[in-house]
Amino acid sequence: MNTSLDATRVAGDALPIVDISDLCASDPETRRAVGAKLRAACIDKGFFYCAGHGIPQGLIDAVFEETKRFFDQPEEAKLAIEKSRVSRCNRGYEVLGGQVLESGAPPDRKEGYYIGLELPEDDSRVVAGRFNRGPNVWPSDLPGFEPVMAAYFEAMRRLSERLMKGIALSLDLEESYFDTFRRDPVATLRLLHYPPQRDDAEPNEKGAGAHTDWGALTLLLQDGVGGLQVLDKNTGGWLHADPVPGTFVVNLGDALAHWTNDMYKSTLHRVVNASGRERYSVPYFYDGDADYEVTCIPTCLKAGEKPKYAPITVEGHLMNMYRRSYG
Ligand SMILES: O=C(O)CCC(=O)C(=O)O
Ligand SMILES: [Fe+2]
Repeated sequence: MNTSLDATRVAGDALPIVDISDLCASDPETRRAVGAKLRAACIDKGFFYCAGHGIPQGLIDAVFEETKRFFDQPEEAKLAIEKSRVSRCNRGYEVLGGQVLESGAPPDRKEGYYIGLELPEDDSRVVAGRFNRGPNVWPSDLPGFEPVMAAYFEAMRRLSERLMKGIALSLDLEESYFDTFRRDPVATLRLLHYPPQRDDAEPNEKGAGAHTDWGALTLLLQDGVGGLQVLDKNTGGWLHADPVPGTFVVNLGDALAHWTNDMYKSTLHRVVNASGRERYSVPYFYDGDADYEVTCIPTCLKAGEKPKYAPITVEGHLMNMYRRSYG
């Protein structure tokens, strides 16, 4: 892997655009045709631009407005809801440099805010101390924030479910194949703010260090600034995933690589904000039912191949990866 922070700017076809609107078609063959396009994208890099997603532009604009409003607050207002102090389930504000996504690299030059499924303290999953289960923490002075984020969180769950049906079709499985995975999904919405890269930064400092995502799918909204880079396994270089208006960047996480024995890729990516401007992005991580055990799908094993990954529950993998990046 090339560790320089430069990336190759490639023609727009490096990451395909997949229009998923036909996943809602009544004709099964029309839905399968989308599956075939998803398959090609998932085998290649596991990264694609998703068009035809049906999320209203008004909601997307509101998410960015509230995100900027949140990070623009004075430091004290953000620190008042700093996640390690106010939450036992990883909700609230994360300070600049609070995470190390690439082990051995300097802390990520980003600040964040975490939102998950809203569960009261007396919910049995919360009482049992399950990972990432509990109440959200909301900023007190931003009245529009909670309703916008709650609506967006729900819209992302529905879009993820539609995509998981498409992924099932792409693997020649029944559309219902991942229904048990979708039963009680763990999911996280992250608001991210990347200040510009510094000239005097420690070597190898980045907005987000190179990492793979841990769950099944990530649905990423990015603003127009750019900075997301995706590893090109053929050259070892990095490709720019430039913003494409009206689309999400969708990428596969580790669960899909484990299910498919690496036929579908969970590809390393990172963020370098060399623009000189503030960058905002909003990834939604769809991780699936905590108790679901991810094992190799038998039809994904080629002749003579053995499963590369030991079976692990969604919660087990998330906890391992969380410990790795937060110590
Ligand atoms: O901000 C981005 O563009 C990507 C963020 C990311 O990869 C992550 O949070 O896992
Ligand atoms: Fe990521």
